[in-house]
Amino acid sequence: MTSLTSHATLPPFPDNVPTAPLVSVSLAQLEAGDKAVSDAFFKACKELGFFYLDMLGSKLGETIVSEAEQLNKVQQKFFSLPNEVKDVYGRPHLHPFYAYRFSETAVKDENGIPLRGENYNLRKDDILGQCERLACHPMILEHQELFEKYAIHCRAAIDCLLEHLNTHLELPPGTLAKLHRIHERSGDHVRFTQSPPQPWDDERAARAAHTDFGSITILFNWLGGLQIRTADTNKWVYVRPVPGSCIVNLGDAMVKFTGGILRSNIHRVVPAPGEQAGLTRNSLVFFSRPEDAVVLKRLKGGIIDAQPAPEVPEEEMTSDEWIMKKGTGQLPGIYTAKGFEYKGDGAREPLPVAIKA
Ligand SMILES: O=C(O)CCC(=O)C(=O)O
Ligand SMILES: [Fe+2]
Repeated sequence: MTSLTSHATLPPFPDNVPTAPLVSVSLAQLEAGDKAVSDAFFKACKELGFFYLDMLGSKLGETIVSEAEQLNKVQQKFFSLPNEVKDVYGRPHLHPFYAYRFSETAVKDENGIPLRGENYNLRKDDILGQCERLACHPMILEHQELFEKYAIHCRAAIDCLLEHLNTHLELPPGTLAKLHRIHERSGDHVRFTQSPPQPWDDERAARAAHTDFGSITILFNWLGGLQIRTADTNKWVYVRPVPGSCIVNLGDAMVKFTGGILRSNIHRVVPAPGEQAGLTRNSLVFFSRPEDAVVLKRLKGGIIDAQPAPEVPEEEMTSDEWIMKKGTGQLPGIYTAKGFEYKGDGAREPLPVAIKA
């Protein structure tokens, strides 16, 4: 079933680099309500905030894997378009956040033009026809059905995870689901990303460190390069791509909702290690966020009530305000288990974060 994926067509991830101890959680077993798997899932959400979601053996999971492979081809085709064509759909003139964006790297093509690190955010409400659609490249419209299915399927997997979290947090049934209704406006989006091969750069690596600011992220990547900083050692370690699994991580909203029970772990993308280093790297991300109107604050009920009160009360914002501020660099800093921190990775100045690598 792993032939569902194209990982084997690429050079292997090396065996001699330190990797993150992510547990693997079976979506099929979560769907079936397996208690031991659900417990392992909750433990991973509290301790690391990152895990592999094994999609194999789940009809929904395998469908998502196959759609992710198809979308990976679409993104490669999109990024191969001339820069001036992509720029039409760019930030900030199209939209401050849901648009194409690039940064120039130090690497140049044969004509001396700097190669771009690029991403393209496509919001769920555009994909599902729930708002006036932002202009997008015709190639995106050609694959409308694929995008629609992908958004609906990722959301179905996320809803399953939210339901398990709701149970473990002992919240009234449907509490988290009601904050994440697919047909309400929210900042959920599909992100295409591409980066050219480039040499290691300490400053770039430090700048890339971030936490995701939404609820739950579903990530597919094909080459290494993603790293997380583990809490016990404070060291950066790679996350090995696993064919047939996606990488799932929790975002800041889940930390806020649970008064710090759940973890939104800091991570970054650096050049792929070993033999993979010479290749262009793509990843495909589905970000889920609370509905736009939801105020990001601690929920009442269940085991959350036993959490200590925060030392410094946090400013309350709606999900939409939080996303737009974080996404456009107006809230520099990272969100950790201790709350919002202005120093990341030893940097003395506030990190000019916010737009993720
Ligand atoms: O490209 C990756 O592997 C991770 C991307 C990521 O962390 C993000 O876009 O927030
Ligand atoms: Fe991220």
